[in-house]
Amino acid sequence: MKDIKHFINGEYVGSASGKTFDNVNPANGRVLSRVHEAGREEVNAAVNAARAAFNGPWGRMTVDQRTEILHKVADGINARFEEFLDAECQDTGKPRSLASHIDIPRGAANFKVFADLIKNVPAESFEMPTPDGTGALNYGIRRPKGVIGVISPWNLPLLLMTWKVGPALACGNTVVVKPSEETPTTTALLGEVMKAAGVPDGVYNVVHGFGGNSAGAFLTEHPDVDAFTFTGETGTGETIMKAAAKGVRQVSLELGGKNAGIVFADCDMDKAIEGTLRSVFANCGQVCLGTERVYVERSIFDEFVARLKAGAESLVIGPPDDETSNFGPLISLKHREKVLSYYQKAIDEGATVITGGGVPDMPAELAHGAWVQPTIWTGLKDDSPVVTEEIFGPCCHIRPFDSEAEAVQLANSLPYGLASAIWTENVTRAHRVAAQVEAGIVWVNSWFLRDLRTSFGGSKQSGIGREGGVHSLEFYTELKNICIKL
Ligand SMILES: NC(=O)c1ccc[n+]([C@@H]2O[C@H](COP(=O)([O-])OP(=O)(O)OC[C@H]3O[C@@H](n4cnc5c(N)ncnc54)[C@H](O)[C@@H]3O)[C@@H](O)[C@H]2O)c1
Ligand SMILES: O=C/C=C/C=C(\O)C(=O)O
Repeated sequence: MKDIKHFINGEYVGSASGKTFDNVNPANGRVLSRVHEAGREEVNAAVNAARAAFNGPWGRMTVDQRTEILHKVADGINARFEEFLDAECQDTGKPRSLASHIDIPRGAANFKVFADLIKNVPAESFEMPTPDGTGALNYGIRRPKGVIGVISPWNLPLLLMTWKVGPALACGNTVVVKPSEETPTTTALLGEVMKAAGVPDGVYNVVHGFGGNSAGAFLTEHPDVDAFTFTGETGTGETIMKAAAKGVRQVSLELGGKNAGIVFADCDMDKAIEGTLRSVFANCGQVCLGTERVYVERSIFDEFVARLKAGAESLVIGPPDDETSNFGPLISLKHREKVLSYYQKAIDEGATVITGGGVPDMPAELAHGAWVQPTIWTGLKDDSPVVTEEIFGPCCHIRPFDSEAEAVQLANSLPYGLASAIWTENVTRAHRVAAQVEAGIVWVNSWFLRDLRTSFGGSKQSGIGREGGVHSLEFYTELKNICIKL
């Protein structure tokens, strides 16, 4: 049985306590590996290593030297693409077709994009008049923040971890990463790629474990971490924000959502169905940007429901090593219990189950996997927990609306504000509605189209801050203004 160890100061090390936990393949319930659980001792060693590297070789490198190494990291991921793909699919159960097009390519892209950005981002400067007439020149310079705590979730493990580590390192910081306990492998494997690319020891550190009273909490409580970037549930974000407040550390929070799709009668129905199908069911519905509420203009409601039902029922449920599979399991049996509790709640509240609502029959070798049926409901009240709470599974509720104003009011009716998808061929309406929807990211006639130079983040209880492009600089650097009297 392979052990997954911490990566601290350029070496793989076990936990002093000897404590480990199982890493399980959610497609079949089999144990893949034993993962070392970090105690305060390992977290402290990782933070100390990151501090030493920050004050040492990495902090002294030029931007060109750093970016050259980060490009080598990206090349290293691509050179070991199949290893990363196998690891990600075994940890998550997600289809290879998905991970090979999204998760792993973005792992490399997240280093390339920010390495290129940091070399080309301009600094600000202002000339100012002074009473004595000689004037003064102001200019801004950016400096890395220091040691960044990175805490990442299990749904897109490599993508979401590197979405933080890429810009953090490009800006000259060092990191201590705590990946999800559900998906440790690709984060651990990246340590080998970092070392081979010439990243100095201590720049990239990984500690494994859980959240509360484990590695996650030990990291956020560590006084020598300068800032935290977190992706995960809103409740966890609140907890991390409280811990970061001690010592006044900044946080970047990418949190939960209950995203709305808005489908107008003037949409291109083929596009709307294809896009909504992906946004509801991709990654077994475990995408924060996904759609769990669909609002459809009444005149096309029946046709839309029928076509989305047909699309859901055409999904091929199966394990990653079945190349025809495009619908995998949930991340764990524990998460499946949560999702199935909402499936039951929908039935208890009298929903019309258009399709799904339970657990599919799977062959014996997959019987212990976290499988659920893709599910669509109609007929629930707007205040049903199924319609207002994040389920994070392959399901959506569809509701008709009669006016644009009603659709916008419904979309904005929850305390979340992460993402939305609007389907209309009326350009004026598209701009008008997109501007009114309370979300950090709004797609029109598309979903999950990602330009990494754009801002990314949630409003309301879906997050704090924006990452992506130059927006990442605001979090991963300290901006200093220097005023020179002329
Ligand atoms: N906004 C986004 O970009 C985005 C992206 C992906 C997932 N998410 C959200 O993430 C959630 C699913 O991921 P998850 O189940 O891994 O989330 P989670 O909050 O349970 O865990 C996320 C990470 O936080 C750690 N953690 C948990 N409690 C902690 C604590 N007290 N202190 C420190 N660390 C702690 C976990 O170990 C894990 O590594 C969903 O709510 C989803 O919406 C948001
Ligand atoms: O599950 C949430 C997906 C987040 C995706 C990104 O952060 C991204 O595309 O950069």
